[in-house]
Amino acid sequence: MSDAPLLAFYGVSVRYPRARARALDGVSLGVPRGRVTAVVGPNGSGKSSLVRALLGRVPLEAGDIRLEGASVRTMDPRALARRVAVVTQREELAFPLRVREYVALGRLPHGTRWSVSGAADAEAAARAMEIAGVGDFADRPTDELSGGEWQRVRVARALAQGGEALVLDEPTTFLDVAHEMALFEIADGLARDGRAVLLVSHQLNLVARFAQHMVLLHAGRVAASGAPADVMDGPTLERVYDWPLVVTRDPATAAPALVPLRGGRR
Ligand SMILES: Nc1ncnc2c1ncn2[C@@H]1O[C@H](COP(=O)(O)OP(=O)(O)OP(=O)(O)O)[C@@H](O)[C@H]1O
Repeated sequence: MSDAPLLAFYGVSVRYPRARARALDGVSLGVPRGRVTAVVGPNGSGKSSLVRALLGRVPLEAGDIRLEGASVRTMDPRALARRVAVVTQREELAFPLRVREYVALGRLPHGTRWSVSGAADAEAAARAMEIAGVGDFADRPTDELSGGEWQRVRVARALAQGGEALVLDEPTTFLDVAHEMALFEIADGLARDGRAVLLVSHQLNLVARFAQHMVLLHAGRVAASGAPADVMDGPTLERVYDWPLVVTRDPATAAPALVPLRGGRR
């Protein structure tokens, strides 16, 4: 498996209109095939801004984002969507769809027109619903789903979209422990199949178990980057999160595990 990043952020800086500080300040990270790359960090550290920058929803002040060497800024959005599927942190539909209709939207970038009618598209959508475990409510309207069900349906849409890279921005928000584990296992399975997975998450302990590479953001900059064993460093995490904590070993898996202590600020 090649280590050359499929998707790469090079010195990316982002400043929102009217914001005093940059949301991202010279962030570089690679997302190679065959591994889960996780971005972690406190609220407001810039994680979602990386995803917004990838999607072109916020302009880059400096730097570039490249897919196999080609700047995504000059790519046709449909061509990008055929290769990179993204689940953003939030999404509201203007009007409800049936779950199976919404998941089928993931196939739109692959069609020649704004239609998804091919047997291969239907098969990809059905398979994605099965993997994401949303088949039981395939005929329900999206506006009647619980928060966790909607989250899983959005993951199913991204799986239906396929492509070489999957970007998930806090995909386990709203998920119970079983569905959270299932989601991490889906990410792990995709990476084992050779896909490039970029996962934004607050679940440091699960990230430490499932990701091969972690990037810790702090105030728009990379505070630490490397294997989970290196990034899960107590003093570094305590400084970045500004909360007393210890890093121990998970007794079941021996992965590094963060235990927050009582008595922090507030
Ligand atoms: N549209 C915007 N206009 C101005 N500032 C913004 C905007 N969106 C985000 N920011 C600011 O940019 C910084 C980074 O935000 P971002 O959403 O990338 O953080 P995050 O790490 O994803 O946070 P969280 O963990 O809370 O989701 C924050 O200070 C945030 O307040």
